[in-house]
Amino acid sequence: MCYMHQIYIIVRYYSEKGQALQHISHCVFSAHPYLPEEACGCMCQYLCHHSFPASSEPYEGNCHAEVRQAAEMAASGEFKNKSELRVFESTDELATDLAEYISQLSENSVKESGCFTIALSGGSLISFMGKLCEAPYSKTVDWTKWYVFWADERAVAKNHVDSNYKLTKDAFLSKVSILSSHVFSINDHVTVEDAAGEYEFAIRQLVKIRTVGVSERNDCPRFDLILLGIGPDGHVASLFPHHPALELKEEWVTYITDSPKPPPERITFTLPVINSASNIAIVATGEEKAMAANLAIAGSNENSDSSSLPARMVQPTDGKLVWFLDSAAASALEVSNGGSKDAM
Ligand SMILES: O=C1O[C@H](COP(=O)(O)O)[C@@H](O)[C@H](O)[C@H]1O
Repeated sequence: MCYMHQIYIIVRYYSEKGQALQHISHCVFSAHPYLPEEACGCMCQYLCHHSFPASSEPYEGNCHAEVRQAAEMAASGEFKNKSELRVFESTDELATDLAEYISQLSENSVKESGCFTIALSGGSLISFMGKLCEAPYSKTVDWTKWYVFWADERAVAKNHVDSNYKLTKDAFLSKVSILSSHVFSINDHVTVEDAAGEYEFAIRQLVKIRTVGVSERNDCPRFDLILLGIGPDGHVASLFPHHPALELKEEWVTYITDSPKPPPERITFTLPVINSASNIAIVATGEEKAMAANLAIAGSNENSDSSSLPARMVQPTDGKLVWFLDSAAASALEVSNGGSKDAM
């Protein structure tokens, strides 16, 4: 059976949340040409019987052994973290699903709290947000309720080609009607240290007045969504392998002056802030991200040194993590028993 590791993760998520099982087949199996149709059907039936016995027909089919095992692992709570993996044949399909995912979260947050707080990263991820600027989202999303932040920024002028703000403005912000007073970019006129301090102060004010929610577990801001990319070295935001910034517990926003990827000076959310978000999405495309994505996803339960791969340290305390991969970035995924997908 191919892609069992992915199935495990997705089954866990949906069975924990008790969401509609046909959604599994829609979201997951349609994106997995490798998985036989019958397996999808039998897994759904099996889960219906075991996870929702009161509301479903008894299971009667010939459940595929691996599918049954996956469902049992999910039902037994063997997987503790709430995460989901979505794999797409093309970046276009990924972008379509990402737009739908973001618009749904926006709608839910606006209903619940009257606003939607989103922290963006830079890099290739931004190009996949383009579908949000098109119909139907351009009209259906309540842009006036959006509050936009950056999970990381490079310490360069806002009109510099390396600026995450510029990237986002050109590709996204200039095409939708988000209020400029709701866009919290990082000060590019002060030192990187001061800019990080100012940014944390601004977020603290917004938490005080509850524009940004607060985590019930710690006093960290609870963004509705933090969107992250991942580097081939496994970095997320501007948190790089083995960097002391990975250890910070009290700070919300910090700065670095020695980024291995240029430019060297950067500002970044710390892990406590990232992990306190209600929703985190990590988007990875292209073969150069495949090893890092595999180590972060398949190795999330291993005891190896996590600081060697910051993406593995993204573990929401109370929220949900969704990985969006294209097939190239998913090409190195291993099954949970240690074999490769091709060997199954
Ligand atoms: O430097 C950065 O890199 C990562 C990954 O970028 P990508 O172009 O390889 O997708 C990005 O997520 C981060 O925000 C950015 O500052």
